[in-house]
This record gives sequence, structure tokens and C-alpha cells, in this order.
Amino acid sequence: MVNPRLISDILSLTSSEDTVEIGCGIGTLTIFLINRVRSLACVEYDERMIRVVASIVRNPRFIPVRGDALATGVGRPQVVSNLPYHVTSDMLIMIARDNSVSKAVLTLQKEVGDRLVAKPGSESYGRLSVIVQLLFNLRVAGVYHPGSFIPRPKVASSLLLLERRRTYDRVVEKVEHVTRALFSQRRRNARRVAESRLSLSAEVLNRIIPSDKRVFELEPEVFLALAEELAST
Ligand SMILES: C[S@@+](CC[C@H](N)C(=O)[O-])C[C@H]1O[C@@H](n2cnc3c(N)ncnc32)[C@H](O)[C@@H]1O
Repeated sequence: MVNPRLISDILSLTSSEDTVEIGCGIGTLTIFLINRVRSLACVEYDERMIRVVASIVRNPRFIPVRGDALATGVGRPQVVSNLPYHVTSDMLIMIARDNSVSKAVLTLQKEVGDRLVAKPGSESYGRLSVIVQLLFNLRVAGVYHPGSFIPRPKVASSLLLLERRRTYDRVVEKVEHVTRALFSQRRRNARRVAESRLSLSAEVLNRIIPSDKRVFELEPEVFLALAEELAST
């Protein structure tokens, strides 16, 4: 990350609470973040990077951890990350499932950011949009040119702020199941797909799913209502 505007935008969204940075790299953001938060743990997969960052950020409030963030989880109220591109979706689901996280300040590919904030009926709307929108209030805080990074990616990036509005619980776990089942046939009539993929009665499906909607046109609350029915059976 080499764009000072992006770094300052991230810092301005970050609160002072205990924080985890996922993937600190050589510490470009970390050296500023440590002065902004009460304590900072960094989970970094690459052992060489963690050695570099540990030698640069010499502060008793800094805890460098060599590990896979998908395995360690977050376990703190705030997470800040320029997410590793190859595991962005997995990281988002991990953060969504971790109720210790109340706030996330995330840099990710613009295309993924667009998917997260997408509205029902749009091409970008999908599983991730539903799950993340049910759990968080979210907004795109900025869009950044590929030259903001070295090496330079092919695509632009977005900065997203996520603030938790709902706990991940048994019902949201069922939302994961419902969205997986229905979005496998996103353009088909939602009731027809639900009849074949969910173990719910026709009466329940007819009550919850509007007859003329296709899967990708359903509001997040419809997936939630289906999940609530499944969780109560
Ligand atoms: C996109 S780079 C961000 C580097 C730095 N924070 C910056 O913005 O310049 C992502 C970092 O995540 C690390 N990483 C990749 N997979 C990871 C994982 N599963 N857990 C923790 N760190 C990971 C990579 O080694 C890399 O340093």
C-alpha cells in the first residue's frame, strides 16, 4: 500500500479500541495504526514479513502473530485489513461469523466491494451481499486507483466500513445454507428453487417468497425469514 490518501482514509475510519490487522505485510499501514489504537495484534501468514514488521514496530502494545487468520480468527472488536486477494470471500465470512468483531475497515477489490453493497435485482447481488448486509451496516468510503499498491494490481480497490448490527447466530448460520441452496440457480423462479432445495412446506414458501421473484431479486430479509423457519423446525 503506497497511497498516503488511502492510509489516511483508513486511519480516519479506525476507532481507538483493541484491533487486529490481518496481513500486515512489511508494515506500511501498521506503523501508523499502532499510534491510533489501544493495542494492535497483527496476524500475518508470511514468516519473513512478520520478522520485518516485528523489527520495525517496536511497541509493547504491538503483538505480531505468525499465522493463518482464517484459522486464528479475529477475537477483538475491530479488524483492519488490506485483504489478501485470493482469500477475500473466506476472510469476509470468517469476520462475519466472529461476534467479537463489531467493526471492520477493509480494503478489497472494487468488484468485491460492489458485490457486498449490491441491491437485489442487480447482477452483482449474491450470497455475500445477503450475509454481509444482514450482519453489518456497510458503506463504501472510497475507491482507489491500482497505482495505490506495489505490485500494481489490474483492478481498482474499494475501502469499506462494516459496523455490526446483528449477532451471528443459529439463524444466520441457516442463512448461509439457504443462500447456498438458492443462489445455485440465481436466475430461476425463487419459489420453484426453494421447493426443490429447502425442506419447508409449500404453505411457508408461498407466505415468505413473492410468487414472481427470481432468486437474485429477493431482499436479504426474505432469506432471513426462510432461515428463521428452518431454525425453528
Ligand atoms: C494485500 S497484502 C497487504 C499488505 C499490507 N498490509 C499493505 O497493505 O501493504 C496481504 C497480506 O496478507 C498476508 N496473508 C495472506 N494470506 C493470509 C492469511 N491467510 N492469514 C494472514 N495473512 C495472510 C500476505 O502475506 C500479505 O502480506
